[in-house]
Amino acid sequence: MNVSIVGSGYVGTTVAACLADLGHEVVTIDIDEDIVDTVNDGRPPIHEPGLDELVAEHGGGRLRASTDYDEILDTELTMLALPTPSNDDGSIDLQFMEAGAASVGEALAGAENAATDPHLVVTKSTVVPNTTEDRLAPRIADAGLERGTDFLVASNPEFQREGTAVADFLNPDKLVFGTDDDRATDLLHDLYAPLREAADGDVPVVETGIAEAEMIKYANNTFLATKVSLINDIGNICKEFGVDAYEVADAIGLDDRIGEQFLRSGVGWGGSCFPKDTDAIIAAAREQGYDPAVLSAAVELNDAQPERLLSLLDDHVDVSGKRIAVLGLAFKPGTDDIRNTRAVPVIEGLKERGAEIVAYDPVATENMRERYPDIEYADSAAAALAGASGAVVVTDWDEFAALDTEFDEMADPVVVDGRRIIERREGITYEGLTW
Ligand SMILES: NC(=O)C1=CN([C@@H]2O[C@H](COP(=O)(O)OP(=O)(O)OC[C@H]3O[C@@H](n4cnc5c(N)ncnc54)[C@H](O)[C@@H]3O)[C@@H](O)[C@H]2O)C=CC1
Ligand SMILES: O=C(O)[C@H]1O[C@H](OP(=O)(O)OP(=O)(O)OC[C@H]2O[C@@H](n3ccc(=O)[nH]c3=O)[C@H](O)[C@@H]2O)[C@H](O)[C@@H](O)[C@@H]1O
Repeated sequence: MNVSIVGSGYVGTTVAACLADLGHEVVTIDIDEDIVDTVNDGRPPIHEPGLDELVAEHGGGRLRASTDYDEILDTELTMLALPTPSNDDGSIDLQFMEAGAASVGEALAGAENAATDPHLVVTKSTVVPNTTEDRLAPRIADAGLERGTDFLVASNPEFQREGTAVADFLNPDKLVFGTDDDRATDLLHDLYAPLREAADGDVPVVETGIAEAEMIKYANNTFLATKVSLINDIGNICKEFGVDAYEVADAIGLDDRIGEQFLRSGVGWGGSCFPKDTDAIIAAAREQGYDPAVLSAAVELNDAQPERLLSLLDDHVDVSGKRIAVLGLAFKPGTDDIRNTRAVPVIEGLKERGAEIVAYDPVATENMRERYPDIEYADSAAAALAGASGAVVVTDWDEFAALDTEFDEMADPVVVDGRRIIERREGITYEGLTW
């Protein structure tokens, strides 16, 4: 199939490269010329394991990039993989989606065969229920197009994670096709047929309505975020009783109804999606007159975990004027992404306390340096620990598990672990956040 994807960021580029690898002809459309040049040169615009190889193999060939929306005219369907950030009040900001939908409509309106060949426009981005219906389809139609004749719309949310995006896309737990027209459903089946054939096991397809598909994405993300907040709540209780929350989590995870994943308690969830998506669906629900109590509590608990980490440090060290090491800056291991990382509230809390911060991360240092140019950055965990009067662990990078004699170089070996990655050992004062 010939496919176009508007937005060549984390999702757009990963999906495009994987679809090209599965045999489709794919073009991404982005307003950023540097991104377009990078993809055409065979390099990915983002850091994601496995993506380099795919873009190197297909970039400039079955995978092309362009700034020209007219490229969609040679394709059967267009996915919108544009940003859906938050407004100041947490509600979803749809300006990029509406601009992209309008540009797609204008391009289609210029096509000679537009009236005879309905073009499918698929919402890939995460948007609150009814966005495709109420906000995007009308923008496409604004160009003088008729829905059903000139274009169709659908929702096909994406569940990939950063750090494992390629593997997640190629072997998804499910595909969700939200449509209101059999022609749209058929096109989505054609698009994913090679993926389902190549996948390791059966990939279930959920055929549903457009708004249901949009809501499934929020239910998925907020359920997982709330699961982590719940295990953090349970973990905080465990800590009060001197009980090991990880032993408790391992045991309850054996119950199939609970499941073993997303039970790692600690300093909380961050990233580009859990925080913004939770805020967006809470805001959207409130606009409808419903206040989601559990989701609000999940956010509140998540916001409080970094301060709990710091108060454990306070129990052992008066950090004012002291050198304190922050180990890990990325929102999770395997990425240089610092969007909504828990490291930010931790750094803020240390600054408020007057600590001298020395931070270390294997890949996210440069991103954090842009945000906090005034703190010290070490080249290794060992260098960060040397002379420090305390250390906090924010990201569970594997290399932190191997730290050992490096702690002997600390001025005062107090370690507060927000991710259970450091082994308790002789010679250090160790506090786990929930164990
Ligand atoms: N990052 C992730 O792992 C996941 C993200 N999502 C959702 O996917 C959507 C996209 O997220 P990301 O890929 O992370 O965003 P991103 O910010 O990495 O990429 C968006 C791209 O769109 C481009 N763009 C902006 N306006 C444009 C326009 N009018 N026309 C053409 N291009 C334009 C930007 O230059 C950028 O390259 C969001 O709704 C997000 O919630 C869903 C699943 C996973
Ligand atoms: O919509 C999205 O963008 C994506 O959001 C998450 O993916 P991602 O944010 O990349 O990373 P996760 O692995 O889900 O981790 C999110 C946060 O939760 C934290 N977490 C996760 C699991 C856990 O047990 N404990 C825990 O604290 C991580 O440290 C991280 O800060 C979802 O897992 C994806 O399915 C979804 O597509």
